[in-house]
Amino acid sequence: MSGRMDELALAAPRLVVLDAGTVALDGPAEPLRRGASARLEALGLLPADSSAAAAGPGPSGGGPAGSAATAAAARGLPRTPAAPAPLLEARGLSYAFARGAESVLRDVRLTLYPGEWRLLCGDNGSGKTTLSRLLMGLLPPPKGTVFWQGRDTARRTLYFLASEIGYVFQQPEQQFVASTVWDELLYSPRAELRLRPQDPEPEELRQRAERMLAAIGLEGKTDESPYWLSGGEKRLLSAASVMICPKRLYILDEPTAGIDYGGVRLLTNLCREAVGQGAALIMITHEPELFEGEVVKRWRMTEGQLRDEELEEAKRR
Ligand SMILES: Nc1ncnc2c1ncn2[C@@H]1O[C@H](COP(=O)(O)OP(=O)(O)OP(=O)(O)O)[C@@H](O)[C@H]1O
Repeated sequence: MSGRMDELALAAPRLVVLDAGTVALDGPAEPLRRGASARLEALGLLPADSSAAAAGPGPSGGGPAGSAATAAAARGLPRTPAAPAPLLEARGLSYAFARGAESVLRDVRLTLYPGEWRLLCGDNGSGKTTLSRLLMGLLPPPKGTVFWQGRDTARRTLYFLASEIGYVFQQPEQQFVASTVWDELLYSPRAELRLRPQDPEPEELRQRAERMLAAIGLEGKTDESPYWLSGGEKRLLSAASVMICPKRLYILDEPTAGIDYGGVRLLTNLCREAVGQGAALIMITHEPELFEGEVVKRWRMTEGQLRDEELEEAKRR
């Protein structure tokens, strides 16, 4: 937040957020703040506490590296830069859709760190979407193969993983739930804030939504049905509707399919901003050349096996 005072009109009573990280309460708002601050913080509408800030923008507070650094600072010890802990790992992940069926994925190993942007490339049918769904928990990975912040995701609920990971589907229509562009964009943050239909959204959220609509060039179409949009506009809206909620990881399944060059630039801006704020990003694409100017690394999927192209290149040198 910049040097100004922002008011969060969460119906009544009101929260007044001062920029230097102070929260002032106007009237009998303590119960509201106690009840809603975690959700407001997760949406980036309140300054995060120090441990959460050290770990990046995601919703679940400080990771091991962040809390260790905070603890060291609290004890007056010099800060030593901690090695970043992986956000996501796959260790020997194989997968078949049915018992006895041929494996779609074979011994996939990967590591993803906070703030890392990966392109996942490969031929049609090579297993990219299947892998991304296993990573998100939309398909159940075998025990001991996928780890989120060091913990086996087989022990995590989809509800928890969805609070940490935003997934943009290959077909935008699979994702749309609202009857206008504006409501679509605000659907997830309103749900996370548990706002009732009659509750106005907080001013910060409204402003963020307006900024995102402008960023994807849809500011003039707030009242249109998402289904009336062009194919490229639908993709941009589905990406923005997920990326409006701060997450630790975003997975985008072929978001560039059918988008023109201008649309790709708008999408790239959204992704760059998310990564700049510390989120990791996995983008499935058949057009890696569109991201040549960005700080991205590539994984390549071939018949269910994953290769890290940068790692292989580094070994060759
Ligand atoms: N629900 C399913 N049941 C059985 N097989 C499936 C299912 N979903 C996908 N497959 C098969 O798994 C393989 C990998 O599919 P997947 O969709 O992961 O590939 P992809 O690399 O994402 O392809 P594309 O680039 O065409 O989107 C394909 O052979 C596909 O037919």
